Amino acid sequence: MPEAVYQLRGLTVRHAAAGRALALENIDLQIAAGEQVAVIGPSGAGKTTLLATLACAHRPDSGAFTAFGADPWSLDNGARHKLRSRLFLAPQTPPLPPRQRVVTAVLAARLPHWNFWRAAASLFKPADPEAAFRALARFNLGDKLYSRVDRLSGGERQRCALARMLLSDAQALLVDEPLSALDPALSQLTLATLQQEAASRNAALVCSLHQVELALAHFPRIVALKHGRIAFDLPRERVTEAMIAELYLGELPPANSPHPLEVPATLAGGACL
Ligand SMILES: Nc1ncnc2c1ncn2[C@@H]1O[C@H](COP(=O)(O)OP(=O)(O)OP(=O)(O)O)[C@@H](O)[C@H]1O
Repeated sequence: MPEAVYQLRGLTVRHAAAGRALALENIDLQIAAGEQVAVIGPSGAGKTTLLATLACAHRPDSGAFTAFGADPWSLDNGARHKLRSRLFLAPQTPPLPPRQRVVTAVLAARLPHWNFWRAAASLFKPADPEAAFRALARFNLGDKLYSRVDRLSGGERQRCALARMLLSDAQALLVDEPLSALDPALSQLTLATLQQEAASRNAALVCSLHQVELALAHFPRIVALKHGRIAFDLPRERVTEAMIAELYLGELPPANSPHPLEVPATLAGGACL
C-alpha cells in the first residue's frame, strides 16, 4: 500500500474576508505517495483554496485533515513548520522578492536545511549556482540565472518558482495553474518536467489546471470542483464529455442578460466592507 500523503474527510474551509463565505464544503479526498492528480473546475470553484489547504496555509473550519499522517493544526508551531517542509506550494502568482536575483530566489528552497550563517552568506554569494542553473534549465530558463526577479515576465516568474520547487525535497508538490502564462510548447515542457520530478521522488503531485484537455491527456486522476464541492473524482478514462460540459455549465452569462457595460440601477448605493 502506498503511503497516504493526504486524508481529508468532510472538510469545510471558509475565507476570513467576505463574511466568512464557504470556499470548500464537505470535501472527502485521499491522495497517496506517487499519485498525480489534476484539479479542474470553473473559476471560483475552490481550486486555489484546496491547494492552500493542502499546503497547510489555510486552517479548515471543520472536518478531518491529515498530511503525512498528522493533523498539522494540532501540532505545535515547530512541528508544523517541519511538516510544511515536506510540502511545496507553487502559487499562481509567486511572491518572489522583486529585487532579488533569480539564482537567490531559486536557492531559497534550500533555506530550511541551512544554518543562519550559510543562509546569510548565500544572499551575497549564491551557495550552489550550478544547482539553480540545472533546475532553471529544466524549464528552459537557464539564461535568467542572474536576472532580477522583477525583470521577468509573468510566465518566467512562474517557472522560476517551479525551479525552486525542484530544489526542495518536498514529498507533496502542489502547483496552482502553472500554465496560465505559458505558450503551448512551454506548457508541455512544464507539465512533463513536473511529472518527471514527482515520479522520480515518488511525491504526490496535485496540479490545478484550466486546460481540461491537458489535464485529461496527462493526469491519471481528475478531481473536479464546482461551487466548493467535489463534482467528481475519477480516473481520466471514466471522465466523459458530458461530465465536463456539466462542470462548466452556467459559467457564461445567459444570452438574454443585460449588456456587460450596462450598470445595474441598484449598484449606486453599494458599500465596500
Ligand atoms: N482571500 C479571500 N477572501 C475571501 N474570499 C476568497 C478569498 N480567496 C478566494 N475567495 C473566494 O473563495 C472561492 C474559491 O476561490 P478560489 O480562489 O479557491 O477558486 P479557484 O477555483 O482557484 O478560482 P480561479 O480558477 O479563478 O483561480 C471564491 O468564491 C472566491 O471568491
